Amino acid sequence: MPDTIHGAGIVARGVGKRYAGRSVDTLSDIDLDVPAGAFVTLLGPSGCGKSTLLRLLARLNRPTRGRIDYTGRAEHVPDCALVPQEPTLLPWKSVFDNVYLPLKLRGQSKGAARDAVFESLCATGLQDRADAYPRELSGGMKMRVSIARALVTDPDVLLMDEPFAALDELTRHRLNDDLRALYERRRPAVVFVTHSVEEAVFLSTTIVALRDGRIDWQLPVDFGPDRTDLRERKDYARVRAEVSARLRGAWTDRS
Ligand SMILES: Nc1ncnc2c1ncn2[C@@H]1O[C@H](COP(=O)(O)OP(=O)(O)OP(=O)(O)O)[C@@H](O)[C@H]1O
Repeated sequence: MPDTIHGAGIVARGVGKRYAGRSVDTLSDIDLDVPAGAFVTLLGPSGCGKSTLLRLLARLNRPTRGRIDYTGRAEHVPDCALVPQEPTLLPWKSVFDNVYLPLKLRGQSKGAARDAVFESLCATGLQDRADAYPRELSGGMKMRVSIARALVTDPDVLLMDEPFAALDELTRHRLNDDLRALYERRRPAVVFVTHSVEEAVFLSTTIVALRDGRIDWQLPVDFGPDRTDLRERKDYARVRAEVSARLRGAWTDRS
């Protein structure tokens, strides 16, 4: 069981987006539910609008039509954190100081933030690298710092834009395992963008496929919380094959 179950999710209704100067909508008629504690992955071809939707969900950009609401306990303002595709660390600051940054921006002193920063570093396997600088870290380690920085505020909603795209397969598997464990422990609502069917099936509770700016199909992924041996399982291979066929438009219920 997770230590914390966050009470917030996201509901998008009738969301559309047209960028200034463009003659077509990048997103149309998006109705999306991200319930509290869900892990939703957005899949789809390049240019179908995944990052645009993620930025709208992160409230970094406004929809042209429709609305996006954060759901949750009335007394609590839900908090979200975005992990971008590039780790975007400050090169002149140590790992500790990079992870401390969101708390610094909220006015917390370093002393008061110390426990939260160390907890986040431990959760991402960085407890021994607190004093290192970004230039001393591998790509996988830098991404861990970026995730630790997003987790340090213990967000209700974690939004991740292809965070592992630039990593080799072994590192990606390791980070997928760690992300699953972190998710089970903290249970934020997660929206994760990827091009990898394998990653989507391994991580998610729901896969949402976009095509030409619309939701094409959604698929619940019912593997439960313990996915340690999932990669060796036949049902994992079966769901991966189904998702690939659906993306190719080659799936029927009798496939
Ligand atoms: N700031 C912007 N201004 C104008 N057009 C934009 C802007 N951002 C994205 N677009 C356009 O919107 C469309 C969708 O882009 P988006 O990055 O959301 O797709 P994506 O599915 O995330 O693609 P990829 O998988 O390649 O990252 C593209 O045609 C892109 O050129």
